[in-house]
Amino acid sequence: MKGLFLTLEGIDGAGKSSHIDALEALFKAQGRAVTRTREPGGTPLAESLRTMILEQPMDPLTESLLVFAARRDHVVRVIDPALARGDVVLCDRFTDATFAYQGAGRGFDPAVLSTLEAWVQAAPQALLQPDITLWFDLPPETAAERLAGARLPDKFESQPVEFFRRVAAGYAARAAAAPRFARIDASRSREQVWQQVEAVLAERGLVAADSGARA
Ligand SMILES: Nc1ncnc2c1ncn2[C@@H]1O[C@H](COP(=O)(O)OP(=O)(O)O)[C@@H](O)[C@H]1O
Ligand SMILES: Cc1cn([C@H]2C[C@H](O)[C@@H](COP(=O)(O)OP(=O)(O)O)O2)c(=O)[nH]c1=O
Repeated sequence: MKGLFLTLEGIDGAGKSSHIDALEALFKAQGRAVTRTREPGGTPLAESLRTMILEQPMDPLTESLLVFAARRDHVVRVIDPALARGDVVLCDRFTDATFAYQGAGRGFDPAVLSTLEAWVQAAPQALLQPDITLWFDLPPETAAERLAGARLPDKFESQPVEFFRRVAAGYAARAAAAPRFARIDASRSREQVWQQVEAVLAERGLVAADSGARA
């Protein structure tokens, strides 16, 4: 069976992580093997880099290089082998986050990011890209309200709302350019958000329409 590469994207607090368990259950109920992972991270080396990226201040080029170094290790050791086995790879963030956070958020040159993307995601036929990207779209003010008190903010989560406006605009621009993006209105209730996720997967023929899993 052909592997399926699914990524979840959105600003911090958009509600991505709240639906990963249900996504895993949904695909498993269809008889699929699931590899669940995240970025930055997903391998011991990449998780070490994640700690540095999320805890230490650094200039945007350093940050971009570390994010892509982590991604390279992750692609080679986890994502490529899982897709070759035919797994569904559920990945909490991937390169769209780099264009949104380092590019749009921090103002780093997207042309350099595209070059790094080409090196890191080089594949025999074409660039490795997600088959579908669930984009949890939520106004930054609402995300900030949801996050207030929910968890200790990391380096990015403690950025002002203007930063997340730029990140959100970065995601919107990426989504407009790539049909693999499926926009989810993340301002709705958890149940309504999950219904949109299920509907989009069914519309794209990635799960049976009557799969029945619930968040
Ligand atoms: N649809 C929703 N409505 C209200 N609150 C939500 C909703 N989805 C998630 N939350 C809450 O918002 C916060 C951020 O959700 P989370 O899934 O951790 O976001 P992300 O992984 O995108 O950063 C959590 O406290 C979570 O319980
Ligand atoms: C993948 C990636 C994440 N990030 C940022 C976005 C998030 O603020 C942070 C970690 O993402 P995330 O795992 O969503 O955080 P949490 O576990 O706290 O929900 O890393 C980048 O800046 N660039 C990237 O390429």
